[in-house]
Amino acid sequence: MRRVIPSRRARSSLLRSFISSQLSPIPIPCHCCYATSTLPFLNPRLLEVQPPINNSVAGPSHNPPSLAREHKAEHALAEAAHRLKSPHQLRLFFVYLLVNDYVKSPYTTWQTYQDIFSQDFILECDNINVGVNKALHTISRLLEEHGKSLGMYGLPDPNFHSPEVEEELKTWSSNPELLAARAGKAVAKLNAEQYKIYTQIMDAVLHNRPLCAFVDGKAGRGKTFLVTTICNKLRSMNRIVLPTATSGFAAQLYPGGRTTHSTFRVPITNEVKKDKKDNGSEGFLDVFSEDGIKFVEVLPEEVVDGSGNAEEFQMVSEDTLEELISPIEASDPRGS
Ligand SMILES: Nc1ncnc2c1ncn2[C@@H]1O[C@H](COP(=O)(O)OP(=O)(O)OP(=O)(O)O)[C@@H](O)[C@H]1O
Repeated sequence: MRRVIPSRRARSSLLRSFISSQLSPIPIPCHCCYATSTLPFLNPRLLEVQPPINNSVAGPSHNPPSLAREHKAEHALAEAAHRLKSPHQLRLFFVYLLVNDYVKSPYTTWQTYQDIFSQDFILECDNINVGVNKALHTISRLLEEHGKSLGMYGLPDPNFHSPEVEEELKTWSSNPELLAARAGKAVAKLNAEQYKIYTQIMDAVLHNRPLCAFVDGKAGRGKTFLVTTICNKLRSMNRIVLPTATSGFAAQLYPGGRTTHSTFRVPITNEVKKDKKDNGSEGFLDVFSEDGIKFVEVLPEEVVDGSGNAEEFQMVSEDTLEELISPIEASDPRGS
């Protein structure tokens, strides 16, 4: 018999429908009924001891479960992991066991089953840490319906990071020792001027003090060296640094550097103006603006003429800079 091999698109849609059929939760009328709706899936002997829910009890420690009941909870969860159709159902079941004081060591049980409880979120976000934290958040909301909290069961609070933040942390977390060693070596080489700037910036970061610093210097004075040292040091401490530049070429000078507009998703409205430079020759001023933020680049004539993608910067005449910066200063809430 000829076997029909589905097209790539058909295969991925098969996979999608398979995953959604595995994950689709069964309808549950209300939170009071959810526990009983899961029971027919399970071996009834595992859950035959069911004390009434006592919402006035402030946690499991007031009503220590018997050894038999501890084992029942463990066995029931193990069986539920096999039989229940979705992580959503498993989370509901876990909450049911918690509020009925079946689980002797909620934290250990959470650690054992956290990947299974979080599978739908992990698939959705493509990130284990975000997925696990979303599952914890959901469990916390379910516990709240019973007047309980994660803390009452010694469970950790969700530590939410956006997928972008997680991605950034993951990029640099593999070898903090190497980053710290690089930063340490570079710090030992900093000259007095560089070291002063380094300590000011590090001090502000470590004390959570906002700082807007403008580091200037002639070509080759060590600005890139200094910024790279700061990036390495902060990343070795699991801090996030987003080095950006208005051109891709300049962004490449920094580890993990990206363009400003792509990093901050700045919609670009381009107005190209003619500008007289100090030396009297004409350049073209490229202004990207959004919400009072202006990114300024002076492009050489051939770029504007469409003859190339040269990433050259040229000096903006002082008059032009003044004209661009003054509206920004006026709208700066810090008044600086
Ligand atoms: N404190 C330092 N110790 C040793 N080498 C240094 C130090 N500071 C800078 N350098 C080296 O000097 C050279 C120029 O430094 P860097 O590229 O950081 O200057 P820059 O100010 O960023 O230059 P440009 O403005 O042209 O981009 C690089 O090779 C850098 O490694």
